[in-house]
Amino acid sequence: CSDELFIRPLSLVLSAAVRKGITEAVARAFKDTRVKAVVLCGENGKFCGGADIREFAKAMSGPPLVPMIHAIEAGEKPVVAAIEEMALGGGLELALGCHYRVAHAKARLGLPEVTLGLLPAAGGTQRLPRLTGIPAALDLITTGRHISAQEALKLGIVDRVTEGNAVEAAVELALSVVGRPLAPRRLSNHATPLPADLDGVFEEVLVQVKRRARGAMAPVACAKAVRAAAELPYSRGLECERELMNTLFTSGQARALQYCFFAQRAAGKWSLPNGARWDNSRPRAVHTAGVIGLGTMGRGIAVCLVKAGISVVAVETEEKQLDSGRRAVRGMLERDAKRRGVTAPLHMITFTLSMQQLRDVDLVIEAVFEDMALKKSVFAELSRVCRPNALLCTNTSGLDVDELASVTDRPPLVVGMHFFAPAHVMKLLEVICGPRSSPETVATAMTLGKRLGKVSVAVGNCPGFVGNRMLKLYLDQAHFLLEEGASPEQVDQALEEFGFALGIFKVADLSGLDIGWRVRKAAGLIGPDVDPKFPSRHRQGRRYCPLPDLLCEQGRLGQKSGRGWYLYDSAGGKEARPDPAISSFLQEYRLRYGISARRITEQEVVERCVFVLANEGFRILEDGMAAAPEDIDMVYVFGYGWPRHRGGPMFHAAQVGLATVLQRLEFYHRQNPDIPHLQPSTLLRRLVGARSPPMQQWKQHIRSINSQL
Ligand SMILES: CCCCCCCCCCCCC/C=C/C(=O)SCCNC(=O)CCNC(=O)[C@H](O)C(C)(C)COP(=O)(O)OP(=O)(O)OC[C@H]1O[C@@H](n2cnc3c(N)ncnc32)[C@H](O)[C@@H]1OP(=O)(O)O
Repeated sequence: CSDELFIRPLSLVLSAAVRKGITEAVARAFKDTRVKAVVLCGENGKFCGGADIREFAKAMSGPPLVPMIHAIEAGEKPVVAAIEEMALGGGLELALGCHYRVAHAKARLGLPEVTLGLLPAAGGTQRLPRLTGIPAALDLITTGRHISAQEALKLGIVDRVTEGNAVEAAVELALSVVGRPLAPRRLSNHATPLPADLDGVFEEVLVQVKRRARGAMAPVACAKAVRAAAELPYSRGLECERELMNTLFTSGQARALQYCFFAQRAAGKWSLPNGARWDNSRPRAVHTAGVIGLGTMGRGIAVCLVKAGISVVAVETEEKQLDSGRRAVRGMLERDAKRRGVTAPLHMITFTLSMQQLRDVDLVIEAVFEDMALKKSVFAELSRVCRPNALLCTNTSGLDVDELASVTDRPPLVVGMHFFAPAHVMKLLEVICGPRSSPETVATAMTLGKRLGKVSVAVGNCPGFVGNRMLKLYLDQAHFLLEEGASPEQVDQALEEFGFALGIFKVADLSGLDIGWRVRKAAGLIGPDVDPKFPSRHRQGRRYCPLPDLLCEQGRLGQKSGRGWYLYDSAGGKEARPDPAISSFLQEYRLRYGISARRITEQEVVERCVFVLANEGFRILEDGMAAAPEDIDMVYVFGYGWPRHRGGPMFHAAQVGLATVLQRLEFYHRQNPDIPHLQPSTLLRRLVGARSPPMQQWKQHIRSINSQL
């Protein structure tokens, strides 16, 4: 056309073909004397989701991104980016290479490369600080957070925000700037505005990034690259950016984080043995939901539902609990609304003592105390009260969902929805598919989870499901290590060095030691036949560690009682301090049982705790309780504080090498023949026998696929 040329990338991401298309079209436009300005926009109303992550695993082909962006910036005709929906990663870097940027009001912008173990290596770490200054650039690049168009406008990242058509607004802007000098619009020409206390700003950021993701390389590299923008001319800064990227690009951490990106999306694509799948099963619409029980879990679940726009009827049995639940839920909704500058949607939730109020809801989530008899009575009552087609969901952390379904008049409409505390914060939702849960029920629970902002993973109905079934064994190893000579702080430190946000004993104190105590009692591991003075270290045919029970008997229940594996300033205190009393308690215990303490290395702590998780993961795959190793990994990453840059227990086992994992488990099992879970699983042995095939092929080595999903 006569005055402007539209260049349309072909897809969401900057694949080799898209880069080729842009490079050639820009060159043509710059040469064509009829063209006065260029507008760059995306297809289907989406500007760009960044580089094609799948290409990172292959040999690079097509025109590279960096020279492509430089050519645009160096051009003698104004180029305007029309940002609709998103400009992320390489997409925002491309926009920063343009001379002007117009964004739609609903667009999101960001440099999320750090979440993939990388940095914005198409000049982003050098152009952004020159535009926004150091603190804002550090924030965006080291966190990878997405920002709104309005925030981008405030920071100067975009020149204009429109509620209307962004492409039309960009064309208008492009035509209005024809003939104006372009040099001031080239960000690589700008000097970086420096804060007064440059060193202080970087020191603070390094402390923050190390706290947020212990042991992660990318956030530190991001900060270093931004520092180069503060201290070096653009071209040398770019070299620094490239060197840092080279180190990250080939690191195991980048591979793990990119694996997580795809595994998270793969988890949503569930399938059942009867052929029902995510793409052939229609979820029910959910407009109203009931929540039964307003303890910690019920409160968080109610908040999630309301925030997702679902009307809630919250039920408690007694006035006192109802009142405190009402106050807590309202408080959470009000604080959230205040933070977001909106009105709290308090009108969307009603509180009642009457189950009858649930008669019209589309779905109920029961969140009462973890007790089968109690849950059964609730489900039987729900059967009587609710509409015949209402879904009945249980928030259980390990009970048999099918047993609960059996007391209802509608087993196909019963499903487990296992939330993690605090339920309005934690991202994981295990959806437990009972043998009789219908495809429509599973689809509704999975879709509802997504609507609540959760990563929903479909799992089978076995004790503890996936997450807690594995957790139990991880915790067992930690307890055994205490018996053998370790201290709680030594175990925690090793696990935190590995990357866990919190060590297992700190987590146990936080959750409350009485939770496990109750579970062990219910499992018949603790009872009147246990000698209180000399409790047995062998129960139900295997090694058993009575240490946590002994602590509970002393009233050491964790943070809430001010004492657990650690000491706290007061009941409810947060600061964990090593307790000399625990050290003496462990010494006495070992003496009583004739255990001579030995030196335990960090390597042993990590290997025993982490390999036992993967070993059980293999058993879960063999039992058909999870569809794929990716699902198990996402349960651990999103529900159990597993360090994302290590991909998940199954990915980690593959990275370490399955043969090594097998050999180390054999070694520890030889040392501890009474711990059956250290015995390598059949699937692990078979995979090693098949020369450790890639994860996608693991399922082919399960002798008979016995999916319970
Ligand atoms: C020694 C070697 C040295 C090498 C040195 C190398 C130098 C190289 C220089 C190159 C510099 C590159 C710098 C730039 C890097 C990047 O840009 S990295 C990517 C940054 N972008 C992102 O992280 C965005 C990721 N995507 C998203 O956040 C979301 O997908 C979305 C874009 C916001 C869309 O969300 P939604 O609508 O909810 O859809 P999804 O379900 O999430 O996605 C739909 C499908 O698209 C796939 N996909 C999305 N983004 C990408 C991507 N960037 N690459 C590949 N594929 C992507 C996603 O997987 C979905 O597909 P399925 O999984 O098949 O469903």
